[in-house]
Amino acid sequence: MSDPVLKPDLCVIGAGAAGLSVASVAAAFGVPVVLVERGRMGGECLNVGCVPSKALLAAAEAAEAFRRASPFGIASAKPRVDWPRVRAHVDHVIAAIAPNDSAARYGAMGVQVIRAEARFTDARTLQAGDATVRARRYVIATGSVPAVPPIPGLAETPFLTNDTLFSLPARPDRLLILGGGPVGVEMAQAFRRLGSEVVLVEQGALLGKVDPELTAHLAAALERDGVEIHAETAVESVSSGPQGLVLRLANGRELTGSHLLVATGRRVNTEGLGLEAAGVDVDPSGILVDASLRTRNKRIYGIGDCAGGPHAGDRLTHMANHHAGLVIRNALFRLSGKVEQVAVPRVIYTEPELATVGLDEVEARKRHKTIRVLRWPYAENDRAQAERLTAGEIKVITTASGVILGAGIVGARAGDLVTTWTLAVKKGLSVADLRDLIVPYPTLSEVSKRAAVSFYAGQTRGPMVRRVLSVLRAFG
Ligand SMILES: Cc1cc2nc3c(=O)[nH]c(=O)nc-3n(C[C@H](O)[C@H](O)[C@H](O)COP(=O)(O)OP(=O)(O)OC[C@H]3O[C@@H](n4cnc5c(N)ncnc54)[C@H](O)[C@@H]3O)c2cc1C
Ligand SMILES: NC(=O)c1ccc[n+]([C@@H]2O[C@H](COP(=O)([O-])OP(=O)(O)OC[C@H]3O[C@@H](n4cnc5c(N)ncnc54)[C@H](O)[C@@H]3O)[C@@H](O)[C@H]2O)c1
Repeated sequence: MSDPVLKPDLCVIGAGAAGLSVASVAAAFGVPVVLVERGRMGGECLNVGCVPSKALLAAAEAAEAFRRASPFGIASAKPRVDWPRVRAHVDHVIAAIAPNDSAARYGAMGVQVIRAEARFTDARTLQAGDATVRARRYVIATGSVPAVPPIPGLAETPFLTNDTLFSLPARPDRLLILGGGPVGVEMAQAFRRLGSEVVLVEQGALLGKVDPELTAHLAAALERDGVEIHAETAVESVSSGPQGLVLRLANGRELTGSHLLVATGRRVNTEGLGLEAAGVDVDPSGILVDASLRTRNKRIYGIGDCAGGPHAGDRLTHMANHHAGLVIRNALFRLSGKVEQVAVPRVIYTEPELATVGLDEVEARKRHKTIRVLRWPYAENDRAQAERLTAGEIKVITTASGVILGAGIVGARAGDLVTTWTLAVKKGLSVADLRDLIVPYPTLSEVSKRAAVSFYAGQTRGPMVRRVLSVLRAFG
């Protein structure tokens, strides 16, 4: 007897950050949900993305602490890196988090989890292994895969991507990295600090989407670590020979290495999904969605990394979660909502961290006639001095009247500090709101407050203020 057709309210395809968030919230509201996953539960972030990369960076920071101990009065030492144990640490962190994303946990929540490849057969029907699903609404959350550039010789050369990097049996002696985006930059620092030689090649500017004033701090830190950076450099061909892997650059130089990591961006993961049968449009940017994440087929949403077009926003785990929240509002409660475009924090988890939110200086100048740029250096912060974390600065962009438009922070724990500014941008707060905030001493958060207060610099000497003070003084 063939299996009956499943008729849930919601069918979610993909159990990564995006799909899991939708499924868990829908199940919490008692909505019947089917979740289809063909690979590992947890998707990219848990298995080959955020979690292993941050665990590796943490190991790298631990190694670096040995080298940086001497200013604290503790003898510095060359750390002995035991690669199998570093790998075990990364695997341990993944294993510690994995139960949260497991099929067993989702089953217990009431989600019907199907471990199979999903494919639409028409606009209302999906096949997943033996199961046929006719759901009221579908959510496609199939993520992305590494995009490999068409460089001559690359396809014939063994190379790594984030899918294979975290299971390397041995530490690379000399790692060539193609791509200076978040993956390339974070992994350059991690592997360098863990003892590999690292050479990074980027065709444009390092972290090209970020304010170059801020990335300059990070580039300098990477170079201090010993990462060899070739920005604005095109690679003409790749080959492997007796001396290892060779990148031939357009400027005539050759770079050699033992391993090559390709970190040149992502390609949407929609092959074999039957999108044409489903009436869903896709282009190279991803599944085309409107501002509420609906596809051309109004019963089907596209969320997370697989969503494309002008409305989807960045490929980040917190954006995947944000998308999931919008779909819940829209599909379950019939409430409208749009993808957030401005109050979106972005963080590079290197040392120093680099975090941005809202408009940068260039974008703000395009949209506003007059802006103010406020800055505060980490070196002027007592906690930063105590911890010897004095490298970095905060740069805040406001309107002429002090409304906060955006902020960029390069320095220790920037990824945590940026939340205050995200709230400010989201709620349209002004520097006066931060000026009046009590911030604990001594914390790095004071960097944020000092930047906000610097808006008023000069006013203490203003003739108007002085006049008001002298009038008030007359009253005793
Ligand atoms: C090295 C690295 C580090 C990163 N670090 C960060 C970070 O620090 N912070 C951050 O915010 N973001 C980070 N990201 C980005 C983040 O990992 C992604 O934005 C996020 O994981 C996307 O989640 P998703 O659910 O959209 O997709 P995915 O996690 O890719 O999930 C998609 C799932 O769909 C499944 N699937 C695909 N097709 C089918 C099908 N036909 N049938 C059934 N199942 C299917 C896949 O197997 C997969 O499990 C990083 C990315 C990388 C590569
Ligand atoms: N901390 C974080 O939030 C974090 C960390 C890692 C990854 N991610 C996300 O994962 C996704 C993938 O990151 P990514 O760094 O691979 O992609 P990306 O698209 O952000 O950056 C890729 C970089 O590779 C360069 N490039 C492309 N082709 C090249 C070539 N032929 N030669 C040299 N350089 C080339 C591009 O100019 C670009 O700078 C992104 O969406 C990113 O936001 C986020």
